[in-house]
Amino acid sequence: MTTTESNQTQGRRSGRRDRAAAAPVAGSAGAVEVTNARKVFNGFEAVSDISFTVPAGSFTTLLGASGSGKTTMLRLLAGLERLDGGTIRMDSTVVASARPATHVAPEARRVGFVFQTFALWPQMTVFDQVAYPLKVRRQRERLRERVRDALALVGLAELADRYPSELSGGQQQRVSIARAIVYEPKVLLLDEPLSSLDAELREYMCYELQRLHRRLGLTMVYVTHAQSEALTLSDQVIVMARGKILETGTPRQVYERPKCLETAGFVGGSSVLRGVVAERSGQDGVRVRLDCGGQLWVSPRGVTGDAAVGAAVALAVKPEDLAVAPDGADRNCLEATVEAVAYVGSHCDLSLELGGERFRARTSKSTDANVGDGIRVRVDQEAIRLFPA
Ligand SMILES: Nc1ncnc2c1ncn2[C@@H]1O[C@H](COP(=O)(O)OP(=O)(O)OP(=O)(O)O)[C@@H](O)[C@H]1O
Repeated sequence: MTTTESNQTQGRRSGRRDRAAAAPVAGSAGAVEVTNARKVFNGFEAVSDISFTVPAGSFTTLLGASGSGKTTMLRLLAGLERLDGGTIRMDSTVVASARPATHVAPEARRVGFVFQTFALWPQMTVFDQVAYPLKVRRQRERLRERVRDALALVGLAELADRYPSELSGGQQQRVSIARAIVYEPKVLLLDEPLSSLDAELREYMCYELQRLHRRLGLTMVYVTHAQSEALTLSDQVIVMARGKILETGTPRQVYERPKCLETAGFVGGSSVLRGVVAERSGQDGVRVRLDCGGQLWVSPRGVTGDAAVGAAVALAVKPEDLAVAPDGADRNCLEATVEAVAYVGSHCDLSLELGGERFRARTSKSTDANVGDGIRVRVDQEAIRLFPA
């Protein structure tokens, strides 16, 4: 049974009566397999020999800084760009390949694409926008019903006669999602779909997308540079930089147990403290003498690489893994100077300095630290990640 069928069955079992559950828009979910994909623009490698798989029905996010190649990879999946190397398979069928040259046209790939800018036509009603892909594909039977179902799924059934200028940003984005799912794609591709919405609406739409994914059971590939969206939404996060994949894992893996320093910095917002391994103990882990002064113990499960005594290493420390040290605490404590304090309501963000190194700490909102104060912070030994320098 496919995920969608399973969702339908669950919908019937739970007695859901809404129309969308009775007649889901999406078809079955498709698995995607990318092997050694490469894309070159004027001699510049935007996507550089990358391979990954997206399990059918999963929510996978390509996460990376601007220019890391996320959009190019998504456009390759959609068929909007041609591969210069490698192969893309959807449900085991080759849809793109550099050699032998194969390029299945976008409209023949059963993929839906949601753009960052919504890309709605100002002179068309909501109904006509959503009907358009069906008309292009000459799928005219049950057209009204299918459009209504797609609009119901995104909560816009009542607004079918409106024009884009009569909709809020969030509603416009939902029209573009309805337009992308109406022709029953197997894979839905979303390119930074929330980035032009304000912060509050973005958070709300994040939950809407989660709900939609659960309901449709569709394979979704999502591009963003916002780690919070990637962590909230995904089954699988693919972290990209410079056209390559740094690592792939669940949100918890890439956030709590990153495999490299770059992921730790990008996904976890970690600060980096450099030093030298001073001692190794089977139970206690590794003691690192920091270049900036002080020392920290790292638990064995936080250690990547050999970490032999004398080796130069880099420690990644997430802001929330530092706390103001309780009285009497000694182990894993650092004496630092407060350089900046940002009160953000739920907590305080401190910027700290020690021996020329800067690092960040997220502390309780009741912290009364002031700029220039000396402060003792304790670093959670279990949370520190150690990498070869
Ligand atoms: N059509 C093009 N012609 C030339 N260079 C391009 C083209 N499209 C993308 N690039 C370059 O390829 C690199 C990757 O771009 P891409 O848009 O895939 O990155 P991204 O990670 O999606 O970035 P952003 O988050 O800013 O959208 C960038 O250096 C970009 O300038």
